[in-house]
Amino acid sequence: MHEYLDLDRYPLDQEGSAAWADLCATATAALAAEGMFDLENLLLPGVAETIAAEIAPIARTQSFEHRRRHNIYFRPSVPDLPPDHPALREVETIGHTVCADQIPDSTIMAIYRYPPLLRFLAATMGKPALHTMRDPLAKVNVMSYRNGEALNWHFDRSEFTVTLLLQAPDCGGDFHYRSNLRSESDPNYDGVARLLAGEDPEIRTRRLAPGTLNVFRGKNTPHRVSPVEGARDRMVTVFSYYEKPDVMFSDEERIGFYGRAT
Ligand SMILES: O=C(O)CCC(=O)C(=O)O
Ligand SMILES: [Fe+2]
Repeated sequence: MHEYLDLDRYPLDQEGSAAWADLCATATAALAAEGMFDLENLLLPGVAETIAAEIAPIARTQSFEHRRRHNIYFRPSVPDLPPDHPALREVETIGHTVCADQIPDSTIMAIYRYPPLLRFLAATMGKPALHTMRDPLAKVNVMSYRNGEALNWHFDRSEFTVTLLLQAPDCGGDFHYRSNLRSESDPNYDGVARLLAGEDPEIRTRRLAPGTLNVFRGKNTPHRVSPVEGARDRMVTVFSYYEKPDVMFSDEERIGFYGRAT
C-alpha cells in the first residue's frame, strides 16, 4: 500500500506504535467533538487522479443513474407525523453509481480491503472489528455527481459513513451538514422543517481535497452534497463496513439502489 497511501504521515500499518496510538486518539477525539474526522491526503499525490481516470470511463458509460425523490428520513412515512408535515418535504437526489463488481481489480478495491485500514477504523469507532461486506455490488460504490446533480438532505441509516474523495468539481458539490439538530430523545421535527425550508443559519460547509478519507457520523446529523456545477464530476467512493462479517443486501435493496439484483 506504500505506493498509494501516505503511510509516513498516517502509519496505519504500525499498529501498537506510539504514532499509531496518537493518530487513533486524534481521530477518536474529533469524532466525539465534531462527529467526523478526516485523513487529509491519505492518498499520495497523483493517486486520486489515477484512480479517478481508471473509473471515469466506466462511470461515463456503465453507471446506474439513480434519480429519486425522498424525504430526509429515507422512509415513506414517520409514525409521529402527518404526511403533509414540512419535516417530510420531499427533495430530489440524482447521481451515478459504479458498483464494486464493475471494478473488481481496481486500486480502490485493494484500498477498501487493506486490513490495517479496517483495524484503524474499528479502533476509532470503538468497535472490536470491522468487516468488508460480502455483497458484490454494495461493498464499494463510486458515486459521480455530474453538472446539476446532488445528494440531497438525509440522515444516514448506518452509524458511520466512510468516504474517499477522488475528484472535486470546479464548483458546487460541497458537503453541508447541521450538527446537534436532533438526538435519540428529541426528533426536533420543527427544526428539520426549518432546515428543509432553507431557514437554518447553522448549516456548515466542508470542502474536502481529493485523496482525503472522511469518516462521518451521520445518523443524527443531517447532511447533503450541494449541486455540482461545471464539466468536472464530483467523484467519491463510499466504503461499506460492518461489525458482522459477510453482510449482504437483499435483492430488493440492490434493485432499489442499483437497478439490478446481480
Ligand atoms: O458524498 C459524500 O461526501 C457523502 C456521502 C453520504 O452522505 C452518504 O453516502 O450517505
Ligand atoms: Fe450520508
